[in-house]
Amino acid sequence: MRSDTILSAEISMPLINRLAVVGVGLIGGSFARALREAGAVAEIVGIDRDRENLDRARELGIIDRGCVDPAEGVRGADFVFVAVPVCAIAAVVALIAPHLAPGAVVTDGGSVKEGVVAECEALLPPAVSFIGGHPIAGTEHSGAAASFAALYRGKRCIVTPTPRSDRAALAKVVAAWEAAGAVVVTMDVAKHDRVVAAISHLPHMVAYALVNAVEGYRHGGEGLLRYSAGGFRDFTRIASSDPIMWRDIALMNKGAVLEMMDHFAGYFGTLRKLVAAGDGPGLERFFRESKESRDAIL
Ligand SMILES: NC(=O)c1ccc[n+]([C@@H]2O[C@H](COP(=O)([O-])OP(=O)(O)OC[C@H]3O[C@@H](n4cnc5c(N)ncnc54)[C@H](O)[C@@H]3O)[C@@H](O)[C@H]2O)c1
Ligand SMILES: O=C(O)C(=O)C[C@]1(C(=O)O)C=C[C@@H](O)C=C1
Repeated sequence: MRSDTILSAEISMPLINRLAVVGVGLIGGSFARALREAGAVAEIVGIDRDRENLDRARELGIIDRGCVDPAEGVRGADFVFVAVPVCAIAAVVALIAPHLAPGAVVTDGGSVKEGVVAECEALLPPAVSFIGGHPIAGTEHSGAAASFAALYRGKRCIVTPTPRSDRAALAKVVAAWEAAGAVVVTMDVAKHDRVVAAISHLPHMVAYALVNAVEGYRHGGEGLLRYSAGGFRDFTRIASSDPIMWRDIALMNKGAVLEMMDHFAGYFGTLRKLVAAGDGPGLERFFRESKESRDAIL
């Protein structure tokens, strides 16, 4: 989205006086680093249930101070970024809701939006706004030490306003992501969940299943994975991602993920038939179509 029109009149610098980041991992830590680097924030408080991770975030200068208690950590914050696994987001928002300053803006970085946004909007008092967000950027690594300021640079961030969204809060969230270097697009929550089921959740399901399938295959002898080279490693990098994060995504986006898995199974079935039939022209057509589509996104 070109958000200049929303932003021009309403945003002054620093954009955020006190940023509270709940979950100072890859996504929360990178957001904090990027905003600090952009000069868009005066003070950053990190909140995380993992004390060692908080200490590391402090040592690395990602946060100014750390706190394990979310209620205490968000006091006085004008902007709260919740970056915990998706099934934990609403529980965090419920905990912090009574302690937020009037006018505070709460947003998240979760990979699923429809359920999260509906729950969080309902939990907050009228003087506090929730705006859902999701940066389409990441790595297979977790924790504060894995975060880096450039993670969002030039990457899309999907922001999902609803009819209940406050215009000024939306503008502030858009401005924060732009300060972090992201290209913001807005999308309806349900569309978001279907889009990411296709371009992110399905590939992770396939990668996790592929690694287990090859590891569990016994006809070529045990430990086949040690022979893997570029193809297998490139394809399955994302199967090294955090199991808790992906458990939660599969649970929260069940409908769209199942739809995509079934859709994929249809294509895999077609390919299987072509292999079984020894259909050379059919196989070539199948691979050519795929190569053309893949080449076009490079
Ligand atoms: N990793 C990615 O590539 C990626 C990309 C985009 C969005 N996301 C989303 O961002 C969110 C965070 O993912 P991440 O990769 O930064 O994970 P992460 O594991 O690197 O960081 C999450 C942090 O949250 C803390 N935490 C977990 N539950 C908590 C709770 N209830 N209260 C307080 N702290 C808690 C953990 O200790 C951890 O430090 C998830 O919702 C994920 O779906 C991840
Ligand atoms: O590059 C990676 O490691 C990622 O998996 C990042 C990735 C994805 O592209 O699927 C993973 C989950 C997100 O919600 C957004 C981005």
